Amino acid sequence: MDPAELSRDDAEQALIAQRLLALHEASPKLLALFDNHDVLRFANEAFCQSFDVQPDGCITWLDMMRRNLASGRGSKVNAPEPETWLAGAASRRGKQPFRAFEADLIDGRWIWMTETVDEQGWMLCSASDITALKIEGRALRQERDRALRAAQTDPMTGISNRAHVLQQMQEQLSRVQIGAGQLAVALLDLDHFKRINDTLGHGAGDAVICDFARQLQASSRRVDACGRMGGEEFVLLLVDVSAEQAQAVVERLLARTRQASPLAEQPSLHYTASAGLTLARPGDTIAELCHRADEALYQAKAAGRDRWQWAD
Ligand SMILES: Nc1nc2c(ncn2[C@@H]2O[C@H](COP(=O)(O)OP(=O)(O)OP(=O)(O)O)[C@@H](O)[C@H]2O)c(=O)[nH]1
Repeated sequence: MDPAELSRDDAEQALIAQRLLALHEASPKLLALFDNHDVLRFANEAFCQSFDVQPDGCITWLDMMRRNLASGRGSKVNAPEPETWLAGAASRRGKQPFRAFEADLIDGRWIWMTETVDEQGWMLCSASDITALKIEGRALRQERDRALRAAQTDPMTGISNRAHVLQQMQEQLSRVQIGAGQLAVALLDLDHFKRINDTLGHGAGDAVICDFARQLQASSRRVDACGRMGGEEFVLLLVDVSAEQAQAVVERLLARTRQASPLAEQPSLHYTASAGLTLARPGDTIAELCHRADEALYQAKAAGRDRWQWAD
């Protein structure tokens, strides 16, 4: 291609980008772009107004939602426990290339939100005001969305349940099979948890489980996934990481857990967790992957707990 043509092409691209940006900025639609770390990188005026936010290059979606909760702006949270609601919303967010749903805002508006995620994990959010559109059927649609969410969510902690996290494991495993990605799996189990139940009661045990779910959620990026497998066993899926990176994430998680003080009325109570780690191999099934992680977890427990262990 001759250089003159190339620069014409570049100028055309720049013009389109500029126009697109200006039109997005002026649009009454709520438009926002989040990067692969879920940091808000662009938001138009309509989005900034609705969610009381500015893309300052460091605010994440979770920060934005927490700020909204505190100031009574943004999305309506129809749950008694906002942190559990947030954990649930975070565990469903950005897990598919595209999704769309109806949502209500605190100011009374209804929006139709679409989320489009690219291969690198960047997400375009685009929402239209549908307050004036057909109201009939809205309750039914909400009911259907609630049922869908409930089918994917662990009710106590708000994070993904076993079925949802296994579904995500299968999706990531399919990427590994075709050489399109890497996957590290950490199976985690709270240590001597029975003692907490036995000495402080089931309610305290539940609070510890919820605390660990928060620590786990805080350790996973939007492209990752985490969930409660059952009881006091959890799983963390780390996408496109090296063994060293996966190990570092789990190490930090175990360190944070060690320092946590989950019971306000019992600040001296601390707890620990153990982890079994493995990397997915092409040809792995979910059962094989979980079995390896489980064996490694068993070794971590046998070696004294409060530690991680790689599968052989
Ligand atoms: N409070 C509470 N306890 C639970 C829940 N699910 C399972 N448990 C309890 O978790 C305990 C798990 O005990 P064990 O499997 O013996 O394990 P552990 O005491 O953590 O010991 P190690 O795993 O060997 O470190 C059992 O007493 C279960 O009843 C729950 O949702 N809430």
